[in-house]
Amino acid sequence: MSDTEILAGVPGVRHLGSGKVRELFEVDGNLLLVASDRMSAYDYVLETPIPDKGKILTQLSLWWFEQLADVVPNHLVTTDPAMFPVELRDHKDVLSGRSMLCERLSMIEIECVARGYLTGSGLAEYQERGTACGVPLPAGLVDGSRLDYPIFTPAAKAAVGEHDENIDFAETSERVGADLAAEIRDLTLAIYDRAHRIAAERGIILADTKFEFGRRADGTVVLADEVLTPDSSRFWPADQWEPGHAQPSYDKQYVRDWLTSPASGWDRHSGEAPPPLPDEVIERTRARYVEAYERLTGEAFR
Ligand SMILES: Nc1ncnc(-c2cnn(Cc3cccc(F)c3)c2)c1Cl
Repeated sequence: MSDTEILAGVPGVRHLGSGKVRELFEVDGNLLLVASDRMSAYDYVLETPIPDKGKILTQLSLWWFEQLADVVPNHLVTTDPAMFPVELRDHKDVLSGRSMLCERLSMIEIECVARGYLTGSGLAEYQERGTACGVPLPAGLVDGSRLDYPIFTPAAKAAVGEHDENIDFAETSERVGADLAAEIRDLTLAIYDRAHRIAAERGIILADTKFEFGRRADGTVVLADEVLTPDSSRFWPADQWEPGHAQPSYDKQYVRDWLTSPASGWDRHSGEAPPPLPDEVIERTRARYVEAYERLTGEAFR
């Protein structure tokens, strides 16, 4: 039985939605975000789970919420199952460590992306037009180039499995209003600056990241969703940073290398789903998530 089936069968718990690797439930007016051990690569959700991935990434979000508490309020209510509504407490195995009870916000339907380095969809637009989300950039930049200053590159949310559509600041203002657009831009860049600095001190480059914000009834803008995890951000090992080609992903590189090697027998352009991962790739990938957690937080994962 999957987490969703277990939890959706609990009285008072309503399944609201699924992300690629996460589930969202409503519980007594709050929200429960449950991070699964699923991993996505090349736009596929792999059939082989990575043990503890959901717990590691949830614990990392919690740590970042603490580091950022003086920069922006967040939506966290609690992660302690003992504080969860009584009907959830005996699902500790499903919930322990990889669920957050959050206040229900009115979400701002903009993916707030900050980029300190040029890669991915930002690089693609740059190579075509010399801009990123309409922001003109200097000539001569390559894959992995560090930008003179971080930029806000908002996107309109896409349906699950689709790619978000990059929009410029004018379109963002059209959608949410000029004042709120300026507020989420400034918050996005302030959070990125702080997080980039913290990660760099620990030998990790935070190349880019995606935030989601919501608003309370009183209008306060609150940092929501997961934050600064390898699923919402690009983390690169600083000692391997070399502009001019795709940088190794801190967490996904073993999976990408195996899937694109002859050993997997898979052709990523075939339209077929990837094969299951061998145990050694699973374990090494789990170890990378643990290592990222321990390097960033300075705490042992347990
Ligand atoms: N605090 C909040 N208040 C209202 N809505 C949300 C909210 C809605 N959607 N998402 C993204 C998502 C979609 C699928 C599964 C997930 F776990 C998360 C987050 C939040 Cl975090």
